[in-house]
Amino acid sequence: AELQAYQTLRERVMKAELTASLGGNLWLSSDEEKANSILMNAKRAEIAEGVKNPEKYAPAMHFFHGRQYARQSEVFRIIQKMPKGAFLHGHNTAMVSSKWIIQNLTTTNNLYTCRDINGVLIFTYKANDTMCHSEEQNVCTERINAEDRNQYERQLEKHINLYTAKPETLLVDRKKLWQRFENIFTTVDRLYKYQPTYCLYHKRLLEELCEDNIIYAEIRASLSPLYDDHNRTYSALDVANELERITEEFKAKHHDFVGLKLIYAKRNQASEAQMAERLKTFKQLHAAKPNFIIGFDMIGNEDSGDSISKFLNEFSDMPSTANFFFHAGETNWHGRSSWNMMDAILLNTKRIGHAFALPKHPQLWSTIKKRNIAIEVSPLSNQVLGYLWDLRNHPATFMIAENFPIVISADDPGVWGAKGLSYDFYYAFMAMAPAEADLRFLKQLALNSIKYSVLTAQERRKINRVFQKKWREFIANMLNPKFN
Ligand SMILES: O=c1[nH]cnc2c1ncn2[C@@H]1O[C@H](CO)[C@@H](O)[C@H]1O
Repeated sequence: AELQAYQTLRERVMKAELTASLGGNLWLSSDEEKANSILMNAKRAEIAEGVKNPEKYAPAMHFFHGRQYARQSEVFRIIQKMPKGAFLHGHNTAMVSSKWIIQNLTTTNNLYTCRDINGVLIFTYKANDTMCHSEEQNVCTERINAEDRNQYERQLEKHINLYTAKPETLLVDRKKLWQRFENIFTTVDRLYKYQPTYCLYHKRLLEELCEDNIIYAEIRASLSPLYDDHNRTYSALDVANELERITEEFKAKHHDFVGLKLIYAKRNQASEAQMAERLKTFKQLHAAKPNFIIGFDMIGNEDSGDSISKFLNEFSDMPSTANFFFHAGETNWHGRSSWNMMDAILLNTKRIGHAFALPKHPQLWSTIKKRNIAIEVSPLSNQVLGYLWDLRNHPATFMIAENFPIVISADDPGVWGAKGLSYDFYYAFMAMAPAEADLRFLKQLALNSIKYSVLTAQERRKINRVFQKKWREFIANMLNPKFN
């Protein structure tokens, strides 16, 4: 009898934890329950297999080692088909698959490569580009002359993807890793600043979102000037207009796509005067397009960049209709850059990018919950950029257990061979959530992404309607034996 009481208590504790965790008190319909058992059978089988063969268990591996196994996973395939709602933390220039870029954006005959002063490969459309410190090579000619066209393209792709077969070597020097990461943006800078290429790139960006069952996105973009063949330069507002036009054209063809909005994102290394200038530009952009350019953020390595607190003056008079979406606490430090989370909150940020250091700052927890400040968690980004090795140790395990307002995002999926949100959702579900977490957890993540989006009442009605429809289809498909 004593043993039985012990067992009862045990079960009660476990159940209490699961109920208090993210998605724990979501109610499932009977069809959803049936779909849930299919999902959970796959999940349990995968975990059991992983315990036997940990060397093939993706959730406990670095993504570069694990992704081949993730792709074969039944759970992953279900997640791919699942409607995931909104993509809320991504950098436009790093969101499209590197492979697609090489195959589709480097085939025009006026494209060249060269090396810049640091030896970084640069794409350029200009003959005698002043950035070049080596001879320019015509990409088309090189491709034709290559013995193996695929091999040539794989070689090019290496310059815009962080992949390495030995990711452990990246962790030795995180500063160097960030340098490699930033070099990618240098490599593609001039390629994307050519207006026709910029447009093709962003069309593809929307397609990749749709292919991953995402219906809405808020992306970070710097809106740097573009150029074209007619000597026209595009101002930040012109660039925003291009993006808006591309989005509208896309929506006309994809009726279920709800939209795209922009967060104006600028480097976190600047003088106060430079930052004041950026805020001024932001305010003009926001005044011109209040429902499209919705907020401001700072980007770049937080540990080496300037802190939010350096710019308190500059950040002091945000228009009431605009929001901050600060990156903060993307660091392994306790103190130093992790205080950015405090400043982001004091400045009334709408959401926080990463907040990787959040468990270290108990004073911030209650405010985040009370004010519903969503944390944008990007598991694979944190792993690939070297903040941790094993995603089962991700600090968001704490946020999940405590049901913090979190969303899962993907940051820069194109740069590490992910696509959309599915890989990050898979790792969140398999590595970060409790083993017992089920469809409620995944559905709650999708619902959170919608809840913490910045939408008008009308847009909100549409996104709810589309999401519910897609969710019903997803469940019906799962229960249909032909689903595979
Ligand atoms: O995780 C991140 N934290 C901070 N900045 C980032 C992250 N991912 C990308 N970028 C920044 O976005 C720019 C491209 O638009 C990159 O130059 C990089 O600095």
